[in-house]
Amino acid sequence: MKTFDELYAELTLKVQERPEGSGTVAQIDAGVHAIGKKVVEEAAEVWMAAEYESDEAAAEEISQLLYHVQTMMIARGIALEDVYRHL
Ligand SMILES: N=c1c2ncn([C@@H]3O[C@H](COP(=O)(O)OP(=O)(O)OP(=O)(O)O)[C@@H](O)[C@H]3O)c2ncn1[C@@H]1O[C@H](COP(=O)(O)O)[C@@H](O)[C@H]1O
Repeated sequence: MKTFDELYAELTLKVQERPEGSGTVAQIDAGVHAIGKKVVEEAAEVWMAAEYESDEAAAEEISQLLYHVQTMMIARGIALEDVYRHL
């Protein structure tokens, strides 16, 4: 189990170190346009799971959306504080 902040730190490190086989590195390399498509896709899956699936399935889709939002933040160089400032 990890928190939102812990995942962001993990992904930031991955992008710096670029380990072989990292899906995150591949996503960042694919760029903002490709990541944007994943964000929209996962948001739709969250919506469908929340309407028609179990709490567990919805929670899993939400975790995937949070992951892709974080890859977008890292691709754009947006820090957690840049987002939290608006909450
Ligand atoms: N939390 C996640 C995470 N959530 C979602 N995803 C990615 O998002 C995809 C969404 O899953 P779907 O079921 O919608 O799959 P899909 O549409 O068939 O997937 P694709 O064919 O598009 O990959 C997954 O296949 C993963 O590629 C994630 N990829 C990585 N992480 C975590 O990020 C960290 C770094 O991962 P790596 O960079 O891969 O080492 C690790 O802690 C991972 O657990």
